[in-house]
Amino acid sequence: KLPPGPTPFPIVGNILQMDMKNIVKSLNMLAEEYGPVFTVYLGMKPTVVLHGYEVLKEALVDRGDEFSDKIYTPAYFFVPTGIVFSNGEIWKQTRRFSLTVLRSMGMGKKTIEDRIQQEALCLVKALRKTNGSPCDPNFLLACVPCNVICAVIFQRRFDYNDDTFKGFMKKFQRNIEILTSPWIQLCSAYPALYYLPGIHNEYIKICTEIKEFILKEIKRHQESLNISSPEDFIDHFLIKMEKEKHNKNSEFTMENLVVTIFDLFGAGTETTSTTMKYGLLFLLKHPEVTAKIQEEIGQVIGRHRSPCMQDKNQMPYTNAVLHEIQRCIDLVPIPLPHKTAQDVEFRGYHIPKDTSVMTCLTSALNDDKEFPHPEKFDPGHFLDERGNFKKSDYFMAFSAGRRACLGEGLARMELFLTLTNILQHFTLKPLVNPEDIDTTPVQKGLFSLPPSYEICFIPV
Ligand code: HEM
Repeated sequence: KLPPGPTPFPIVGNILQMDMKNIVKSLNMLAEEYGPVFTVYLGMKPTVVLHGYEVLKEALVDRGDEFSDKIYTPAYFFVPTGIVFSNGEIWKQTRRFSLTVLRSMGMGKKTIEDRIQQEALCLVKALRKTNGSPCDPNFLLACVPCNVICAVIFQRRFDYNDDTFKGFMKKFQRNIEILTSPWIQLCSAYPALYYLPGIHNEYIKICTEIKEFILKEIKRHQESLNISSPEDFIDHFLIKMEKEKHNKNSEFTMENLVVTIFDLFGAGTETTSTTMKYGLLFLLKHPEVTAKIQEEIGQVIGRHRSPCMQDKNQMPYTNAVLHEIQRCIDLVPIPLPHKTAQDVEFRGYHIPKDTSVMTCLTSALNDDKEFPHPEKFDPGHFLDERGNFKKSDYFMAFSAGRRACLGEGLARMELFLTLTNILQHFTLKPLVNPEDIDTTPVQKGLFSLPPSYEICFIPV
């Protein structure tokens, strides 16, 4: 009674019928044939695919209890603690705790805003040093979200030339590349692939080094912990551990702390920096859009003070562009798979407990009922006829429901403040004609990656 889908072949299932470099395209085609709920076999295991805003909302929001568990594959280096891959009580408590700490530290509020402001100004300073000559913005843009998470977790920022910082960032970038590669997906279908010598050894080495770095920071915090005035995420967690030290079943363990930190870096750095990097590429291609943002910056902020979050309410066009960038780049077309927490009856089908579920967020972001001409970059998708910002429930770039992005508030602040700071200080100059810029992603699987490009930041 599983939902319908293409007939699987023995052992490989439907893998040969799918383009593993562009799973999204394959799933869109299957949705046309089988409707919004269908089954594909990755290897011998069935995966139920949810395609389209209505089914996504029904499953993730209205029936969140049934669809919000996450698949954990033994291919992951860490045991299923932390936030991203955990389920049940440990997920609930760690997620709630992390959100409370982030909010208490100012996610969506002034304190973190100051941190991001400071970081955006460091970026502007670093961009000035390029003297308007062509540069690949990848590294500098990645520094901002990485330092913001460092501030939240360690209460420190690193200089962009610091070798430890550069090494740490490189490791995380590679770790995300591996975690979103077809290899790790295939490991869940064929566990033996986990031991493919080259990639397996590299993955274990990277994770071990990141873990050592995190453990060193935790030790530093333990030595100087002041219980009455926690300064950062680690302090808050260590205090919680101390309070619960007599509780044998406490979820607040050293292991959980390491994995939670790993998760916050993993989920909170590449996502935001790739959005910025991809966003700038769209702005290079659409200079008329960039000019309108700069006009709005001129009217609302001017040149003599830094942008702040309060400005956003008076900048509907900039807000709409940020949403349109996120909609078009479709950064996480399909999040790491969910699974059913119990046997589920859904739209006339029976989906057994623990069945893998793919949530195609891309299908909501590209719905042509909500966004006419979804393939076009058009900030008008988020503006009403009077030029006011228009919210859309179809905007699922951060997913929806219980498992929705924990860092949405932080990411929105980073995107707004970084973009407005850049455009307040620089004109963006492409190296080729704007109409020749190709914005097609070089990878579109669990993560969409932009093509690499060079840009000139010309001081205004
Ligand atoms: C533009 C930036 C970002 C985008 C597009 C994004 C998107 C997402 C998406 C699509 C999910 C998966 C939801 C699901 O499985 O249904 C997610 C989960 C998550 N995100 Fe983000 N994210 C961004 C930035 C951040 C930041 C800055 C943080 C750090 C604080 C963060 C922390 C997390 C965590 C911890 C989860 C797992 C939540 C859970 O499983 O309960 N994200 N994000």
